[in-house]
Amino acid sequence: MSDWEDEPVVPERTDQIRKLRDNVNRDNKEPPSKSKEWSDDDKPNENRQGDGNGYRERRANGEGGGYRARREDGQGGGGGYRGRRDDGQGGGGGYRGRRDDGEGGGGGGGGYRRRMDNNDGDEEGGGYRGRNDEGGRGGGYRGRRNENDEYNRERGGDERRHRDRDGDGGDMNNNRDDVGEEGEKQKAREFYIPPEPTNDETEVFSTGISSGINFAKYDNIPVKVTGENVPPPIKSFDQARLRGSVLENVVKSGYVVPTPIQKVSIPVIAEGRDLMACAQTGSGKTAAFLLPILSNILDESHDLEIGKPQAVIVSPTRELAIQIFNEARKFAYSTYLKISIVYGGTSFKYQNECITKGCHVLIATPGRLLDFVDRTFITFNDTRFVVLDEADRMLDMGFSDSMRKIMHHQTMRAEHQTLMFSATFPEEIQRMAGEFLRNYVFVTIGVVGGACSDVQQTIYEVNKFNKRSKLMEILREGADGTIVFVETKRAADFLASFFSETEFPTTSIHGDRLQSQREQALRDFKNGTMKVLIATSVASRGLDIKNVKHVINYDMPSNIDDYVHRIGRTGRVGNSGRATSFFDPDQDRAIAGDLIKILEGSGQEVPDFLKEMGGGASYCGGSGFGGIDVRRGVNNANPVNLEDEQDWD
Ligand SMILES: Nc1ncnc2c1ncn2[C@@H]1O[C@H](COP(=O)(O)OP(=O)(O)OP(=O)(O)O)[C@@H](O)[C@H]1O
Repeated sequence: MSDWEDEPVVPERTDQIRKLRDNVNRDNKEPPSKSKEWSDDDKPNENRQGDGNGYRERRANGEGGGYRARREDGQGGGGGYRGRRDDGQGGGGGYRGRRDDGEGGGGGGGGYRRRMDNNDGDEEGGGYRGRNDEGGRGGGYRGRRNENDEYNRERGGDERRHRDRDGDGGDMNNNRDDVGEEGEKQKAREFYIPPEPTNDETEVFSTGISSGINFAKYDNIPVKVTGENVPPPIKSFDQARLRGSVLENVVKSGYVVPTPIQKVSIPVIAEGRDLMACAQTGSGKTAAFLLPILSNILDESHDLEIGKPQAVIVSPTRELAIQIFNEARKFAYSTYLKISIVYGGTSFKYQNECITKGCHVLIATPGRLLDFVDRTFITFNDTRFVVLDEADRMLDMGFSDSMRKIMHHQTMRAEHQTLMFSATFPEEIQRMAGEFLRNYVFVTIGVVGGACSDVQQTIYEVNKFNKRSKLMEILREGADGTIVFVETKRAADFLASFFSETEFPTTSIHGDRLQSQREQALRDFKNGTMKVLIATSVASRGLDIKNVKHVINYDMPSNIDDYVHRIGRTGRVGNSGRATSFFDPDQDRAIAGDLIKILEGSGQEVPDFLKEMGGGASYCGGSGFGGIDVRRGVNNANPVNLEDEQDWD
């Protein structure tokens, strides 16, 4: 159940927008109000209905913007701290009912609820859940609606809402109708067209983190490979048989030596094999699949047909999809390959225009992809590669039906390779591997589910009343490049607005922010305009941001996988990183055992208070997370020494 169930959300209407923009401009001219020492325990409802006090992010300009606490506009009677509607649009009031799914695409005011709705995950959560199994009216997705929407009318009205079952705000433009079946107000909407990606070579190649001093240690990571006739690993990119232009782009990216997952995966994919891979955070999985795919498409060029991508890469979250898109553009730089992306929270029409220019490689979030597929704008007739990235995360977010629908789609080309990447290998993923993959190679790099030892982990015992002052104390020692993870969107908004009033420029990312704001927040954090990023689990996986020096778990996550992924935002590709976690014995006792195992497994000190709590761990190293190949009759034995190719036979 979301913590935002009762949050007021208001229709977005142009006159309101105008009025509020005026207010935002006015707000910008005002000096920031003095910070108010709220306790962590402040009740959000009280705050929201407050008297206009509260916090305002300094750059409350609507874009990436800030937290508008002051509600002197008088609209909707809101006021005080307005966590979620931080876009400066629309007033308070309304009732959001059960639309706690982020931008989830459920039926109006009910029906749709994603499984992990309190975890924020990504608003795309739940994916295609047509089942009306959670007591909702309206079922999994709504039919066409909102044809008369003012927003659409302004644009000629041809962009009718169809539906949005992916939970990613995925209908035409994410401007869904505000009013649910009970007249409940829905969440914020926008007509979002993302900025054009750059073609400037320096910028294109500026993404990615330079490898750090511990990069060489990667070769000591235990690698296990199983399957029939596994192609031997490569030792260098020269052995990878990459197309000249792709190899050139690898060099321009500053890659000198492949990482272990790349050494193993590139030849496996190049040989036409299916792959199931589990590898630790920040170890270069993206290039591991992109390089052989792009090379292959260039090598065996097929005519490009509109709406028929030759490779489809599915990613659970929008930000991760954008990142993969940028990486693909980088490795395909100066080739004729067309790379496109479709993801929720943005204009469907705009994305459709992009893909009708043709795309060899399509990166997509599951729900939005299915939206295109169901409307037959995209088919898989020419699809030679399907990548399911972060497959376990997709599962957590309720995308298993979507994955199945994609993989078993009637248009799916019979001859295709499927590549699955997952940090963990739970039973359901094993089942899917058996279902989607054929005679696949199974690779694990490091301890499946284990933390990267390049991250120095510190655990403090802190109760909820002291967390904020402890955070302040830590930030005062150095705030640059800090991601602070919290469990709820409400907490993210609260902390972001609070710290925006301090000396630490702070922004936030979570599933209830508009897509434009999420992207702006990441841009601001990446370019250093904002030193601190407050995030929910939406940012826990896959994000590869330079200069993340410190990850702080203000709230411990409820499961250890999330912990590992969160701290994996730092200490990437051989760089050192630092993670600090606030452990509240009243809240976090259940995770103590798993945490101890993770700390021990990555060579970290276990604090005494945690040792005393101990016990009850479900985590048990590699096999506990399913780090073994479960297929019968498959050689399951030996770890592979990447330096010794003979072991591969
Ligand atoms: N061979 C290489 N040499 C140097 N840097 C590399 C190499 N391969 C990848 N990188 C860089 O390492 C960083 C992490 O890569 P990537 O995001 O693919 O990791 P990942 O395994 O997908 O991580 P996560 O599990 O967190 O999603 C990126 O910045 C990427 O540019």
